[in-house]
Amino acid sequence: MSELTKANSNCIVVRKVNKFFGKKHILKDIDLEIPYGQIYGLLGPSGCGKTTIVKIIAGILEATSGEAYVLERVMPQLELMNKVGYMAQSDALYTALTAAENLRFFGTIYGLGKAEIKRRTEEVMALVNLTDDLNKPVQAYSGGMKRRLSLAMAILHSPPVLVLDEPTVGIDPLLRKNIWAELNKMAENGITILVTTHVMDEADRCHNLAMMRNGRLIAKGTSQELQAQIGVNSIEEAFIYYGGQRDDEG
Ligand SMILES: Nc1ncnc2c1ncn2[C@@H]1O[C@H](COP(=O)(O)OP(=O)(O)OP(=O)(O)O)[C@@H](O)[C@H]1O
Repeated sequence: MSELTKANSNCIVVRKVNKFFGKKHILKDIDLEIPYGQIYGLLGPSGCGKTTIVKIIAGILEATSGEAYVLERVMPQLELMNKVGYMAQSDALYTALTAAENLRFFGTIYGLGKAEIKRRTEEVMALVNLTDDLNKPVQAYSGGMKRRLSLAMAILHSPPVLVLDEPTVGIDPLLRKNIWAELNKMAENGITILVTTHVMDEADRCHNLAMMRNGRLIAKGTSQELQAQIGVNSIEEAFIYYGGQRDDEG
């Protein structure tokens, strides 16, 4: 069985992860299990630690204690860098280069051949609706266009795992819909997708969600389950409830 279709196992596992920045305790005993082929959403108020945990999962940051496993290997793992497509919250692009040059550069780093880079460049730029801007320098892109190019770069090498930190900020609703249709297609093909979002209709599109607050995971389940647990009728109300002021933690 391929690593993309392993039954009854998890693609991403986080065990008792804690993270300190100096004396600040940012992540507190995070446990997470994400099965293969799921779109898993991470929600929570600004500053609760979403970016920090996804960076640890993507192998960009190290946990202070605890472990993160991706594809059954402990992170960070140099060999897995090719297998995890990571889209950061701030765009990591060479602005003096064109989009095509950025994609060629990253494609080469990912080990793709010339023909493959060309084929995938056409596919991913069509997906994010940037085909006509392929040869424009990135410094002439708008914020939303840069976001879309960042997403194109994260999926260029068809990684089995995608970690997307607020991927659709600054992207208009129609394109957002197309991107989500593509993420769904990827998940159906066994790709595992972890996404942070503040957009409630996106949260509703995830197979499973985890709610974070103050560095802790305080609730997990489907959108319906999270709503039912507290007797509300929308994920927005659940977000406000779980992200709210209940002072029951340290
Ligand atoms: N390198 C760092 N050094 C010190 N503190 C940091 C560092 N990175 C993040 N933090 C702090 O950790 C906390 C969590 O930040 P993080 O970016 O993970 O939150 P977030 O939930 O992703 O927020 P947002 O939704 O606004 O992106 C914040 O208080 C932030 O200031």
